[in-house]
Order: sequence, then C-alpha cells, then structure tokens
Amino acid sequence: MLEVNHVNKSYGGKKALQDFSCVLEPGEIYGLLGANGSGKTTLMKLIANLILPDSGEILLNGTPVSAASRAHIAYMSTEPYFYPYMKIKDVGEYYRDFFADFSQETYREILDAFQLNPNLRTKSLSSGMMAKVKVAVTMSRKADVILLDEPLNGIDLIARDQVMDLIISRAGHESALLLSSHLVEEMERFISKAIFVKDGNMIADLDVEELRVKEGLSLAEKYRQLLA
Ligand SMILES: Nc1ncnc2c1ncn2[C@@H]1O[C@H](COP(=O)(O)OP(=O)(O)OP(=O)(O)O)[C@@H](O)[C@H]1O
Repeated sequence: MLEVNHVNKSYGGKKALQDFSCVLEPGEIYGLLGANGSGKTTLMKLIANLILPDSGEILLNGTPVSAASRAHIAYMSTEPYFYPYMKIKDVGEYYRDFFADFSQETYREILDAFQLNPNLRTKSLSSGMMAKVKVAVTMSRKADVILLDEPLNGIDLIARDQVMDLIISRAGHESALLLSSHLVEEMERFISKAIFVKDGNMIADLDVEELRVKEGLSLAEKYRQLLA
C-alpha cells in the first residue's frame, strides 16, 4: 500500500501540490484527473522519488520512499526517454539491467500483442508506436505501484482498448495502478477509483461504481461538476 500524507511541493514560488493526501491499494485502478497544470505529474514524480516533497511524507508499505523504492515503483513519464540509436529489443535489455522485476519474456509477449517489430530503432517510431513501447516496457515489470502518466497519448482510437486491457490485465491484483489521463470518458470503463486534482489540491477521491449507482453520474459528468 502506498500512502501520500499531507504533501506540499512548490517550484520556486509556485505551489504545485498543497497538503495532498491519498492512498493507493493493491488491485485498485486509480484515475488521476485534473486540468493542465493541476499537479498530476508532480504527484507521480514525488511517488517515484524523482523529486522530493517540501513537507509531508510518502510511505510504501509503511516505509518512506527513497531511491531504493524505485525497485518497487514503476513510473512511465510523458517524455520520450529512450536513446534514439536503441532498437526496441535493446530497450528491454536496458530495463532488465536496471530492474530485477523486469521480465524479458513478458516484454516480448507484449511487443508481439502490439505488433511491434523488436528490431526497429526507436528513432524510427511514430509517436503512437513509441507510446506502445513505453507501455510495454513499463508493464513488463512486476512493481507494487505502477504510475502511468498519460498512457493513451498518441495511441489511436482502435488501439486504446487493447492497450488499456493489457495494462489492466498485467497490473493484476498485486499492483496499485495510478493512471493520469485527459481522456475521461474513455477512462471510465477501466478505473475503479477517481482522484480529482484542482490547483494542487485533492478535491475528491471517489469510487466510480458508487458514483454511478448513488449519484447517477458518469465520470465525465462528475469531472465537469467538480472542475468546470
Ligand atoms: N520543473 C518545474 N519547474 C517549475 N514549475 C513547474 C515544474 N514542473 C511543474 N511545474 C508547475 O507545477 C504545476 C503542476 O504541474 P504538473 O506538471 O504537475 O501538472 P499536470 O497536472 O501534470 O499538467 P498536465 O495535465 O498539463 O500534464 C504547474 O503550474 C507547472 O507549471
């Protein structure tokens, strides 16, 4: 279980997150939803221990996150991060050297499912193909916490369901999965919980099924209600 407790983070004078708290439990799929600049990437980078909070704490199974936690937390950023000379298969070898929980076999299976040729160089990939490689390599780890920042960015409409189905089946019951996306309508079918962020504040933490049954609202309707 991952706990974010009263975290504050500023860049210079600009507050990116304020007194932010949330809990991520294994087996749950969380959507992190909010406008541009609301603090979603900042939260993921803090959990991944790539940046440090100004105050507050982040605990993985009761222990404060540190560089060592990166072995148990998989983070997929929005930025491209492969060396252009690498072939797709080299990306897997690179990951294998960094992460003990990385499975080459799983990586090959996912590439196959996405119909990606392992011999292609990353510099030759379209943005959608690159997005699939990022998902493939991240989901080939067996991490306790999986953070995917905009996993559907650049992926065509038809392929989105395949990519999301793969993400969810690979995360299984052992991992807590946190996905940020602006594709709120498309996320609705996949996520079990929604964390709404506005101006660096966590303004709602909802069960998506309860939202439908008790309030009779779709995720997109709730998004507009809370954030418009
Ligand atoms: N490295 C940085 N230096 C200065 N300000 C930053 C930096 N990174 C983020 N910010 C600021 O912090 C705030 C939160 O940014 P963040 O990237 O976390 O938002 P986001 O919700 O992920 O946005 P988007 O949906 O557009 O990706 C924004 O005001 C942004 O300008």
